Amino acid sequence: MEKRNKTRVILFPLPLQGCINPMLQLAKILFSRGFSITIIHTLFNAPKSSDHPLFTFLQIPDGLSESQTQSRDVLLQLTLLNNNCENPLRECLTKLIKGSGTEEGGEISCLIDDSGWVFTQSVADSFNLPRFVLCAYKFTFFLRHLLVPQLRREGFLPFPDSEAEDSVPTFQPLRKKDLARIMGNKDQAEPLDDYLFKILETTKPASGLIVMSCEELDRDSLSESHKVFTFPIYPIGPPHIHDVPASSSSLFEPDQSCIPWLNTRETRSVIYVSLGSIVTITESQFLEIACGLRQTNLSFLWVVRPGSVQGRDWIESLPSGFMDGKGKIVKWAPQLDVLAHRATGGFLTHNGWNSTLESICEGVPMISLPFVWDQLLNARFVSDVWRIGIHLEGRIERREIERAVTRLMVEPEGEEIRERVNVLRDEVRRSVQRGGSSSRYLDELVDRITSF
Ligand SMILES: Cc1cn([C@H]2C[C@H](O)[C@@H](COP(=O)(O)OP(=O)(O)O[C@H]3O[C@H](CO)[C@@H](O)[C@H](O)[C@H]3O)O2)c(=O)[nH]c1=O
Ligand SMILES: C[C@@H](CO)CCNc1ncnc2nc[nH]c12
Repeated sequence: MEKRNKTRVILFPLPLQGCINPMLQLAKILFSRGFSITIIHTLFNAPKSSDHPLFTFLQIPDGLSESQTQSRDVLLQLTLLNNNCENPLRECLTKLIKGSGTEEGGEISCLIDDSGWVFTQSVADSFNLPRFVLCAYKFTFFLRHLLVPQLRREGFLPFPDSEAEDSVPTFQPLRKKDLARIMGNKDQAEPLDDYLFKILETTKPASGLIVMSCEELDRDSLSESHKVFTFPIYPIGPPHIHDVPASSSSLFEPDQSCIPWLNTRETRSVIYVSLGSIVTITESQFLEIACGLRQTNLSFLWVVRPGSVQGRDWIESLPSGFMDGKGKIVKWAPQLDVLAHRATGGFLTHNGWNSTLESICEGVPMISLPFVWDQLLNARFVSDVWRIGIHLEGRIERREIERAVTRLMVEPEGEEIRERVNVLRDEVRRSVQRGGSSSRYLDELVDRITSF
């Protein structure tokens, strides 16, 4: 068949920063392989189209009210988005398909969307469009979190306090207290289990799963995937180190003054602190972190998003003169550049999967302060399996923070951790190079998309 136009791929990211970044990175990779790219996105957390002039952006309404966009309840937001976006997506696809094959159009080959969208499989089916699911989690989490409803039915909760530190055989290396946090409180149980059940049922009929992890990091769970899924799985991560031109997908403007500030610091002397794009903390937790950092007497670069300290606008509760030349606080950082900077010696992180991958790829050892969801699993891998970081065990107390930062940045223990993360960095980086596992899976994915 003669193809005058490039094959077009349609991507529909879940509107969370942690899901937009890997999806747009995938778009850049596919574009570099010759595909045309159309991004369908919601008004809520709309990506900046001007950052990606070579892609077509189409916005659909999402029906979220002002207060719903401000909500801290991610599960509620995702539920509303899933309820509201089905018809808008259908209408958008109808128009796109009508225009396909024309001059501007190009044949549409498939839809790639996020595992968190649960209505898209049936929409894609109705257009006879193959659907690929993007998994922005570590694959261990993806596979196991779908078992949460079953674990709940089998009576995992409650358990006696004395068992809190025990490991969970079916969700290794999680501890019982971690899994309890993931399973949520009584009010969250039903909506969460409904949602997870839908994710499982609407992922199974997909044409394949694109995983933002690699064999080096996820070997065990990948080899078990056939027990749950019959379609091919493409672990092509980490997405940001493929050989494509860099451009940001940040929803906020990164504060570029971080880099000249880092330039003035000694090599590996700065602890970078960020809890990602969703986590919020109480004012007293904020002050404990602040005092802990300050007491180390080391330099720190800290991302505090406006609104992320509950009940406050920003950092007005810090005592005046607090930084004393040692610290810098920004609203949003150019994180990849910060982690790659020679002055950055450690990362106090919530262990979102993107941040965890980015830290590994730059050989930056971590201090783990997970709050919710997959962060709890990523943190266990960091501290217990790969041993490339120190786990705070949720203790947001100044002395604990001071102690952990000092262990990582100053003591010999930190040196050993750094050596291990550098070994892992090299292995992971090899996976995207020619002949590496992620590179081969990507070739397979490209062939598959081309074949439709
Ligand atoms: C705060 C901040 C973040 N970033 C970038 C770094 C990462 O690529 C991205 C944040 O992604 P993550 O580190 O995965 O964290 P987060 O936004 O919380 O992501 C959500 O989605 C992730 C992927 O599903 C999950 O693993 C997390 O648990 C979930 O909370 O934003 C910046 O570039 N600058 C910043 O200042
Ligand atoms: C019960 C909630 C936990 O906050 C699950 C909803 N799902 C999610 N929660 C948090 N970050 C996410 N990134 C992608 N999906 C996410």
